[in-house]
Amino acid sequence: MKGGYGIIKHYRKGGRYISPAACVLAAGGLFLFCTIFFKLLVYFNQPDVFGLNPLIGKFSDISMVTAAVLFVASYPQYVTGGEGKYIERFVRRRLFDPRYGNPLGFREGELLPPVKCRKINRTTFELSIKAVSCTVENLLKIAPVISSSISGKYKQYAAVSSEADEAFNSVTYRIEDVMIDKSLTVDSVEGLKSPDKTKIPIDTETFIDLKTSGSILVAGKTRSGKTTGIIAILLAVLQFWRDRHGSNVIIIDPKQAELSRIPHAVTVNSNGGAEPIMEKMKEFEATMKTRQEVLNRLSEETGNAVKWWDADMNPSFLFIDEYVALKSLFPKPAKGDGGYNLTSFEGSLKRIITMGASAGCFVIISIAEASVEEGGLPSMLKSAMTTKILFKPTVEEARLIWNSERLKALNVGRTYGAGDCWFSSTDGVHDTPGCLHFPNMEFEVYAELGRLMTEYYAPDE
Ligand SMILES: Nc1ncnc2c1ncn2[C@@H]1O[C@H](COP(=O)(O)OP(=O)(O)OP(=O)(O)O)[C@@H](O)[C@H]1O
Repeated sequence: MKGGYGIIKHYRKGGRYISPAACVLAAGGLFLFCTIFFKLLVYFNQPDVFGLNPLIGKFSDISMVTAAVLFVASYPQYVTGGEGKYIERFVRRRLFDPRYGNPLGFREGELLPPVKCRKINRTTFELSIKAVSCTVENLLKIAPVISSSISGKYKQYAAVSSEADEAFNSVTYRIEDVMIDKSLTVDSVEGLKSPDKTKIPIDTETFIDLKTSGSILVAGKTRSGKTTGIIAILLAVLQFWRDRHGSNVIIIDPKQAELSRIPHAVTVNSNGGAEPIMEKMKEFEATMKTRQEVLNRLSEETGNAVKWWDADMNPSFLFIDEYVALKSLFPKPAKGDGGYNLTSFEGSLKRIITMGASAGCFVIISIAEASVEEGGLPSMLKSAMTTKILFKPTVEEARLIWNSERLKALNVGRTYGAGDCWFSSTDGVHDTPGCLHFPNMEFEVYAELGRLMTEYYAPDE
């Protein structure tokens, strides 16, 4: 309807956007009104002076049935369509109704893009908009507009990330309750225990999914909460206990700091050389190969690809603290060095990171500076690490870790405390970075880590 109220699929400058559901509901109301009108006519024309009562009676019945059909049709949109539909309506009105400024710059008569919103969990929705009559670039820019469009009972929700699909056909926004405190506070190590050995809890809504992700890169300035955050991960992993296939939890602390005092932690030798570390990495790699062989054999026997979590295996972790400092300890390759050199170290690490996840073997690398260039993390390793965490983030550091397109929706103005981070993982839910807080652990963290490490490696009785 040009210039009127009925714009549904096409943009009209002089019109107003009314959702299809509202149109159906309004039509239902109109038919209901007609039904009442016809019924009253019959009522007041009891003697049927004009002989029209049977005809009006028919109209009244048809109108009543139509009203009922329209009400039923609008019901799923308003009621069963649920919260996703509620958010869709706000977003459509903001983007499609000319009175709200036309942020996507539609021209007269242009087809309006489909908008779909689905609930992911208690505090998160995923909203996607097709790049119809607008570009992906423009859609990526309007995350703040989408945040401001959501009001009513979801006014505390905002678009925290936006990402274009591979084919550049649509943009998906992650809509989250940004006011709710999702952080996990635990007063004992058992609070970090996960019922599923493939899921490591981070907050009340988020976990690292080891089925879909691989090794973990942790970056952040000093005192940002890196070590505490990684310990929270290790405390969860240690409580899955050691499997019969040589799973490990190896802590490498090249700086001989607090972590090196944890039982079974590995550090440099008395000459400051990293030989013990190299040895431990080789051991970890050998176990990884043996585990993969077991899985291959099981797969051949069953005729199906057997995954580590189905093969009685628990996750195995190698944690390298202060990666850049460790790298600097290795000498360049030289004749007769027996493989103790930077090239072998990097080669071994690369193999574990790229091939380990399928055997349930994961690496956590911690770096104090996000630099991935000279002296930092080789970019190949950076792209192979599928879970990325930046504590107390700044945009400058984040750009070294993520594609800057992925950072557009993040609230860069916020101040972050220790334990706050930007987090991404290839789990289909956190593919674009979002903000979260690592567990608040109200117990002696290092003491508990030491106790669990001792128990983990205690010989079976
Ligand atoms: N998840 C958290 N919640 C609340 N406070 C935290 C959290 N993580 C760390 N902190 C606080 O921040 C301090 C620094 O944490 P942590 O030692 O883990 O940082 P770091 O980045 O590893 O620093 P460094 O590089 O100096 O070792 C801790 O002593 C603790 O008080």
